[in-house]
Amino acid sequence: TRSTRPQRLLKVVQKHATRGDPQSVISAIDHFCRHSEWAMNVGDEKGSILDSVVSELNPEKVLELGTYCGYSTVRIARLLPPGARLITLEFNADYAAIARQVIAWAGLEDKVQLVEGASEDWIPRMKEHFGIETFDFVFLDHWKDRYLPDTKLMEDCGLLRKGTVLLADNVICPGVPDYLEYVRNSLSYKSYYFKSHLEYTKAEDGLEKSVFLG
Ligand SMILES: CCNc1ncnc2c1ncn2[C@@H]1O[C@H](/C=C/CNC(=O)c2cc(-c3ccc(F)cc3)cc(O)c2O)[C@@H](O)[C@H]1O
Ligand SMILES: [Mg+2]
Repeated sequence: TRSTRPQRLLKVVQKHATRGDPQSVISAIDHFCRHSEWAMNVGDEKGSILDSVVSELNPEKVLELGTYCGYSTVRIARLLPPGARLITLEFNADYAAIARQVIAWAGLEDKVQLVEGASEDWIPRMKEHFGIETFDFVFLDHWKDRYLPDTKLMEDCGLLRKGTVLLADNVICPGVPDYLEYVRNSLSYKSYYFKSHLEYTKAEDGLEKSVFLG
């Protein structure tokens, strides 16, 4: 039977990227998705904005919702200081298996904990299972109708502290209207829109950076 797109993406990484070189993994995926098969990675243009937000914040504890093939996991983890930890949640077993191999090829497995499971099941267990009190940075890139409920769940679980940064992908395309309305109108957030383009296309998209005010 025909391979899946994530399987073909992993093959491209293993063929064209250098083991232990995260930038070569990122470049291999971007080239494949721009010239061969589009895939829903945050991509190079929005990825540069993600890089600048992470570099400026220098977070110790990071949560990613929706690993997919691990492209943004690699982008974030490559910038983290020694001792920093990234927990990424992915509930599709096939995607999780691909992502583990992409993350390993980049040589970043020591900084990344990929948890195979649903965000709503694991967000409430961050304290007792991972010893995480609060996160410094959260990247939201999973099902778009889950950004808002999961943000409220993180608030209720006390996982956000004064200054925690939420960065949400796809706030224009496919769009997350309920989430945007919430973070832009809530007195608990200061929100900024970074205009960009949908990965590998000319369509408008953007990232929303929301700082939790406590
Ligand atoms: C149930 C909620 N909890 C979850 N917990 C853990 N993992 C989850 C969860 N939801 C979804 N996931 C995983 O996250 C990933 C889902 C991502 C959804 N993303 C999109 O739909 C998306 C879609 C587009 C897009 C844009 C324009 C188009 F024409 C077509 C597609 C672009 C993007 O950048 C996207 O991120 C998958 O790997 C899925 O298995
Ligand atoms: Mg996305």
